[in-house]
Amino acid sequence: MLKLKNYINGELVAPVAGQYIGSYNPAVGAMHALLPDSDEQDVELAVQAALAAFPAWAATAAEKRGQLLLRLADLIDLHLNRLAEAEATDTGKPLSSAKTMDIPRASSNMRFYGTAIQHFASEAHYMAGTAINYTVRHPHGVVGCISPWNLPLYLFTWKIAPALAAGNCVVAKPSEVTPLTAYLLSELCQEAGLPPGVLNIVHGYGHKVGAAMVAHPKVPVISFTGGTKTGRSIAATAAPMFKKLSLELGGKNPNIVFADCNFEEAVVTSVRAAFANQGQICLCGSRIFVERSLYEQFKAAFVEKVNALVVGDPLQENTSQGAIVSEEHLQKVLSYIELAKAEGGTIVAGGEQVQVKGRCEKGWFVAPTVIEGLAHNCRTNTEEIFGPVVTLTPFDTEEEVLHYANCTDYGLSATIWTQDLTRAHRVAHQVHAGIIWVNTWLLRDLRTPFGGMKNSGVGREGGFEALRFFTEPQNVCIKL
Ligand SMILES: NC(=O)C1=CN([C@@H]2O[C@H](COP(=O)(O)OP(=O)(O)OC[C@H]3O[C@@H](n4cnc5c(N)ncnc54)[C@H](O)[C@@H]3O)[C@@H](O)[C@H]2O)C=CC1
Ligand SMILES: O=C(O)/C=C/C=C(\O)C(=O)O
Repeated sequence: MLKLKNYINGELVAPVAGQYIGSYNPAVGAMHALLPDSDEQDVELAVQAALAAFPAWAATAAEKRGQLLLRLADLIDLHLNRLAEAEATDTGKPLSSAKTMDIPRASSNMRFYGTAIQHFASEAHYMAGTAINYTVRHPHGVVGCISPWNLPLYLFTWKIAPALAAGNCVVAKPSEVTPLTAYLLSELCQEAGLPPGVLNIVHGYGHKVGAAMVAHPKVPVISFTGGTKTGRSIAATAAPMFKKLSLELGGKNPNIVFADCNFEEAVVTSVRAAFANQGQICLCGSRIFVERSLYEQFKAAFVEKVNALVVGDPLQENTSQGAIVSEEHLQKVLSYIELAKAEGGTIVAGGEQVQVKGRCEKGWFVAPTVIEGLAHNCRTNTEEIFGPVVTLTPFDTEEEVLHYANCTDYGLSATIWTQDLTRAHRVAHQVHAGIIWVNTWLLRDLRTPFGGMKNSGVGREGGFEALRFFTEPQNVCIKL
């Protein structure tokens, strides 16, 4: 069985304690690899390697650092098939999604920040006749990047690329649930000639490796994507140490459909927004609010399309819905479907576990599920399920739907469907969310600020925001 290693100081090494964790293929419900069950000893080695590498990496010209990221982007593209197969095996997502979404985005992240760093300029402020200020942005030193299982290489690279481009050395921890592509990336880092210690990848549990990174006094910056509960515990450790934090957390995103929408586009994209990656994206539109005059027509078309989604073997071309990432997560998703029924909801599509025939008969699959008849403020409609479950709710007025949209503790993203531009602006500005899409969903421009309000996070990633996060500004004021 494949035995993964940590990547520390440029070498692939076994964990100090010699312990391993099983990694499962959720589509077949069986173990397919072992990953290091690392602990604080491995984190210490990684931090020491990163500290040693930092002075030379920080002194390396931005152009040279950028070139190394561009080389990594090329290598990711070159190994697209192998990486996509690994991602599909680890997550249970359709191979076609891994090939067209996850892995291409990973190379885009590298390419984007390999280039962006060349354009990241210092600010200067002139005080007429008195002084000139210029602001230098220094890398922090060693930064910690902790990423989740839903979009493994996509989100891992989304963090490490700006951190490295800005001149930091990185200790990174992929999710223990989906470690494979980060491991393969460490091999590509060796091939690309990344200097030893610049990037270190420590595999293992969050409560051991992640917690040790967050508590480490020589890691002053943490970038985290994952559940809100975990984000809260990271913040509790980091706050008294005055660490700089970027937290990208959960979402319970409203998808607001007005009667004047482009109907066909609204239906097709709402299905994608609800069920892409089996609903396991923090941006998924998991609460659909439809203007009452359109409600029945929308419901019929939506349910028809949902019933046509193919739940099946991730390796088959026609599969649109793969497996749920783990047995534990499957149970969580199923428990929310039961909760929805107990809260008075009616299942209008799906609503149960699916047994896929053949190779995947022991896999963890859930039918894409649509529920109606729930109160806007019940638990099903306010807690993050993070699975293929969506609710439908009618509304009568703009004021009412804004109340529904804003009634959760989350504030990550929202989509608004209307042909009325004035209404689109008006509603967009009143929804409490960091990312608003009008007549689209998950249309990403990597230059834009990405992140959430309220319990969806702290800070923003993307574009120059991430380069600002991963640098410490220092102002120099010169009297004229
Ligand atoms: N991107 C998102 O918004 C994600 C949201 N979630 C939500 O969170 C729920 C729980 O999923 P989990 O897999 O448990 O996510 P999680 O938040 O525990 O995992 C994310 C990452 O944090 C690490 N981690 C866990 N505990 C840590 C700690 N104490 N200190 C530092 N790092 C730690 C994990 O090992 C993983 O690398 C999901 O059901 C879903 O609702 C989960 C994954 C991604
Ligand atoms: O940057 C993106 O395009 C998507 C990010 C998605 C997440 O952060 C998530 O699902 O956790």
